[in-house]
Amino acid sequence: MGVVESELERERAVVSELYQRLDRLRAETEERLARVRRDSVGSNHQARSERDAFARLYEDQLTQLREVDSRLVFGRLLLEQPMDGSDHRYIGRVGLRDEEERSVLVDWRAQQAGAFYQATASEPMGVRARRHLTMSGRQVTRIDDEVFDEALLDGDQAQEKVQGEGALLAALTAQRTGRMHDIVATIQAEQDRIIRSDLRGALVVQGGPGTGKTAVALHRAAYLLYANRQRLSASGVLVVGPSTAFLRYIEAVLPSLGETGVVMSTLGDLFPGVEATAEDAPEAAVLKGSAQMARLLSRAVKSRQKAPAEEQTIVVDNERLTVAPELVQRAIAKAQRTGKPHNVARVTFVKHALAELTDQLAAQLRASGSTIDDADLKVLREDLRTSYDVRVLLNTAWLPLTPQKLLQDLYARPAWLAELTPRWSEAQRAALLRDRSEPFTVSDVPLLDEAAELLGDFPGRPDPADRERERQRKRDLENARAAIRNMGVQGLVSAEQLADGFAEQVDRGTTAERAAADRSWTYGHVVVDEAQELSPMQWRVLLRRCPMKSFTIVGDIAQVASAAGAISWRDALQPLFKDAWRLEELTVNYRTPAQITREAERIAADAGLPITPTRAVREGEWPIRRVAAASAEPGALGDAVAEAVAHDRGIDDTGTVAVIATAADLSAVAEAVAARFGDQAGRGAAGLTRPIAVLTGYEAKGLEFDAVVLADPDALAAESPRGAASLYVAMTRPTQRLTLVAR
Ligand SMILES: Nc1ncnc2c1ncn2[C@@H]1O[C@H](COP(=O)(O)OP(=O)(O)OP(=O)(O)O)[C@@H](O)[C@H]1O
Repeated sequence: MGVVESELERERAVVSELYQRLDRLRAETEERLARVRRDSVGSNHQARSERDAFARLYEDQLTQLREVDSRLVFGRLLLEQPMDGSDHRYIGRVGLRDEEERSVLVDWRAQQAGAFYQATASEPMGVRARRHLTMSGRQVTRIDDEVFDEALLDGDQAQEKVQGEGALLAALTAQRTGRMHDIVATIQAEQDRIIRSDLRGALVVQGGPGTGKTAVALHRAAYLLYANRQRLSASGVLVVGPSTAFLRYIEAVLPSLGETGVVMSTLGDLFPGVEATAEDAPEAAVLKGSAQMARLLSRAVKSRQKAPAEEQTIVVDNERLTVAPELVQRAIAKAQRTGKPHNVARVTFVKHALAELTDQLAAQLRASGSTIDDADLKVLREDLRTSYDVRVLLNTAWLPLTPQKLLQDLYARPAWLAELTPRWSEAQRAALLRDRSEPFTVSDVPLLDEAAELLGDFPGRPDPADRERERQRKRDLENARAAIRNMGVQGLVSAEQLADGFAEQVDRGTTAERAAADRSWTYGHVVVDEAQELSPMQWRVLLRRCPMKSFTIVGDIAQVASAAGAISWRDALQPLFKDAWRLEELTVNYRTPAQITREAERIAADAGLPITPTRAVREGEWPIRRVAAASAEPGALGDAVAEAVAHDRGIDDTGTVAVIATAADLSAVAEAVAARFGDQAGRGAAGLTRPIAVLTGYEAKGLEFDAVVLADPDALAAESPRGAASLYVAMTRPTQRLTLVAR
């Protein structure tokens, strides 16, 4: 048996023991769960909720143990100094201990695993050699060694062991499945530094296409959840991506790392109750995304707090009352001075107006000879409160509003909009005009959220639970102050803002479920992918979701496709984070072969895009293929595209292909592809579970495929003001082959 064979045997034995340990742990946890469920705890509330908490804990542990089953272990360090009696340290998806509580497998996120990603020949970090284990199911199929200690290289046989970067290249050339996989086994040093970077503040990861930004961001989320378990398991982590297709592409990564408590959302879903997918025309999207919308909404709300222009006559208890506009104005001013949101401050307004109306009515009755004592005053006030006329008067001056109603009114009432926007151009106003029945767009979501903030909740009736809530609030505030001190973020966030995030966390449901349904939920950390696309208004929503301002922001300025997106990180982030943000760059392209990358970068640079050139890790086997349609007709383009896909399937019919076309050509292209490939092909997000996906440039953002066929690249570049960026994105999606179909 050669060295490799005997080493493989050795590793198989170790790995098999680790799996035995995993199976035993799983059986024990199942047993505990069954016991907890069996336990009868009577009707004592405390005991019941404790039992439920344990049951949930065991369920979570079981889910985690199941998820990590494939590739439980993927690495081994050979140490200079033995620790715990062993000079080996195995690295895996979770940490495991044996029955004597000795560590047998180190979680990849633990500090002791750092060297697995960081050690180099010049800085070996106490490591003599690093070994990658490639698994198939529970079997070790291959080992790759990197040796840092030259003494190990002595002798001919040992040379055989050195295979350098085999594991990475194997991962990179592996066929794509339409789902992103975790990269724990092959995280590179520059990526690892970002993943393990401190939780505090905003970390921006800038990098060209395929440099692993998304992968790094997701692994960072998993790392932060591990390293800050206590803080983040209660508040949760939010991951925001550009589209449902993208979220579907990445959704399996965190669960495969044993992390399930993460909320994933598109920008269109951030406002609970609204699922926006429609996009506005570029001019409307830019306008709606700009910070001036916040000011407009604030003016809009204020303009709905308005005293009548003239005296109003109302009838209460058969008594005619003439109400001066000033009375209503005084009540409005009092309420506005509270600084509270519209619906909450309305309580003050109503209270004040009713008090003055009561005085006025009493004075009028007294003048006509009645005697009015305190008890009568109470009755009068109640009569006023329930009177139809008074309700109309008060509602006209200060109507309770929902965010949806406010926004619909704003879009559907041109005269009101014009009144609120004296300095806007006609064209700007026209861009907002819309019928009430039209669905909300993705750009409306931040406006709804902003409006919800300005309007506040409808105050309900006083609730006996309020007092307990108040006590809890006091405790939350104390905790929040302590957390702010610990995190060193004094001045960036107030204890009140932070405590808002603690509120109601005693309710049922997992953190993720509760967080997703609650607009006022504040997360412990937010990951934003494709962040270059975000408008100032979208940033405002995200900052409200995380007042601690702990963010991982990944994107590529050169890939900005939306008209409202950012031009530079500094411009986008400085106003929001002041100096509490830092920039890291990734430069190695792990996805796209060099020959394709070079061409994509050349075209992008010619179009004036501020690209970050990347260094592709491999050259690739296939040159870019160029074909032309028989004519400019959409049908002819569709046929040529279908032909190009067929040609690519001829090279490899087991991988994934994306067909990317402009919105204008999409249906003709999709039809031609469907006619030829039937169920093999699918449109949009649905296509991602099929071998062939037909997508727009925007839908393809962040995704990758074995092969890409671009329908009419010139049209893609001309499709929108940022078309060159769309083309750049589209050209950098393939891991193997690119075909350009000209018309
Ligand atoms: N260290 C690594 N080991 C293995 N695969 C990696 C590594 N880093 C990145 N990859 C792979 O490279 C591909 C590109 O990564 P990712 O999608 O995160 O890039 P990106 O920078 O977000 O790209 P884009 O800007 O184009 O969306 C993915 O398949 C990812 O799994």
